Amino acid sequence: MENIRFLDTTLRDGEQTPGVALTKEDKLAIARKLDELGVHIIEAGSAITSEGERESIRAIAAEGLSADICSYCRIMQPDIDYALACDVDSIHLVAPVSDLHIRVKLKKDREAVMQMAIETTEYARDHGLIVELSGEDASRADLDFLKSIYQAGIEAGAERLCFCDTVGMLIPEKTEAIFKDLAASLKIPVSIHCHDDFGLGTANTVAALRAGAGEAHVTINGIGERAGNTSLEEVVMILEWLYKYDTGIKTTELFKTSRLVSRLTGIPVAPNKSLVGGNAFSHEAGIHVHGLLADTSTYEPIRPEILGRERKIVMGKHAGKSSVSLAIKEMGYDIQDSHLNEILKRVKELGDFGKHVTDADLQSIAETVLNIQCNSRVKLEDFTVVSGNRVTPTASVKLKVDGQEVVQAGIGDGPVDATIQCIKKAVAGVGDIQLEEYHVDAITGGTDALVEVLVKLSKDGRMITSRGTRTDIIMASVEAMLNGINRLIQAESSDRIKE
Ligand SMILES: CC(=O)SCCNC(=O)CCNC(=O)[C@H](O)C(C)(C)COP(=O)(O)OP(=O)(O)OC[C@H]1O[C@@H](n2cnc3c(N)ncnc32)[C@H](O)[C@@H]1OP(=O)(O)O
Ligand SMILES: CC(=O)C(=O)O
Repeated sequence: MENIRFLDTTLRDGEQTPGVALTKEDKLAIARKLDELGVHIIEAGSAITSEGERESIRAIAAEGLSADICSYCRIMQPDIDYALACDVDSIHLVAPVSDLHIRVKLKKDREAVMQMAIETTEYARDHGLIVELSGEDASRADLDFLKSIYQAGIEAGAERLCFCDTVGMLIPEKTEAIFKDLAASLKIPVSIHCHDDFGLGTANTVAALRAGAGEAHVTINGIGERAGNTSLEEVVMILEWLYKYDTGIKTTELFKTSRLVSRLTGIPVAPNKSLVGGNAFSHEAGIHVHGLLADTSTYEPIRPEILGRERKIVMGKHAGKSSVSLAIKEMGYDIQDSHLNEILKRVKELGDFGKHVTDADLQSIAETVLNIQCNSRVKLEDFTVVSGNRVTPTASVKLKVDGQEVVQAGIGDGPVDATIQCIKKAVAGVGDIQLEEYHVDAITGGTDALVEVLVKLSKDGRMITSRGTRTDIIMASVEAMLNGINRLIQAESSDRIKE
């Protein structure tokens, strides 16, 4: 493997994920981050799609990024004219190559497609564009026809070629054989563009790169049409760590990029997604935490910092003494073995009831067992929320903070958001408390279900999770927030006392 390049298509194929539509500002933010990561080519969109899409592509092309900015085009002159109007560096010029696509979709024959591919390649080259000529549905195409279209493309001026496994039908062995054949037959290396319909996108991409592909088409978090595309983070980390190949990608920015794309597209990352999933560096099992304390490589293939992440130890029914003792010590308490056994027993009891064990739960258990008093500095007096289809959700909250009454009102994206904004404003005097995560679960079915709200709050680098459980989602949110805020400020005071 040498000189591997990455074409990131988060902004084109990734945006084709059903339900995703990015604004110009969203696309610019993602493009800047991809450039910071060090991807070589950013496929910024399909210029033919709409005026808004063209404005976004134009804005990205005008950013002066190091990456080559590319637009998807069909083998049609209007698509190329629109790409030219966006001032892109290159086009991903896509010719359907399987007989299925040629006959059923285009209602043409191989000769016509060959002619269209040649003419549009020449047209784009004559207008100063770099052309990546791509075979759509190449994995179901006749390989000889595919090679002849690539050859004609090279003669017409294409500088890059691409093989699309459009509906994810490749397997690694077949990929390897095809790419060895292409490498032996063509003067320039072919790129690989895979879809994940059978979960083989990454495996096929890596197989192609090892067999001579020069460029991988990828997306952040593997988003894309249907089951998605090959994910950038997986290919990069596999090449770096399992094949010892230096990709040049800034891996410490991968996690932040993943979260940025998830937030802007509204597509959550599965907790168990490799490398960037919420649980990829979280540990609950006592045997694992015990091992990690001796050497993190016992239960982690790489250090989380390599991806710009942190390790998380989670409490629950699988916890052991090592993890409980670590968490309690981090909370600033000194404990003896007898206390530790009792705390662990209570943690497991909570777990057996099917409960998440939050930091606040653990702290409260520890305080009970160690017989420590916890005084809530922030107490709820009352709150009011107004919401409906014709009003802006508005909330007012009255709290007692260190015995002083504080009243705040505010608006939000919904009643819960409005209430949380008020609480944050009301406690601003005790410090800058950030809401990092908010999850809600209905514990029982029905509209009168018990609702569990889990929040993750941070203050000055310290993070805490807490829970509120009520039948009313707003009350559960208020409870989780106030519980967490009190625990955070109490943990800070314990630190001060220790110092
Ligand atoms: C595998 C992939 O990811 S391909 C990329 C998919 N991306 C997109 O579809 C981008 C967004 N698409 C759009 O905005 C619209 O579909 C447009 C503007 C491209 C076309 O819109 P319309 O003119 O209304 O056509 P429509 O969407 O109904 O059909 C697609 C047309 O493109 C043709 N076509 C499809 N792929 C190609 C191709 N690679 N080269 C040439 N023509 C193509 C189809 O045969 C069809 O032609 P027809 O209208 O003459 O039958
Ligand atoms: C072009 C493209 O995105 C595909 O064939 O999957």
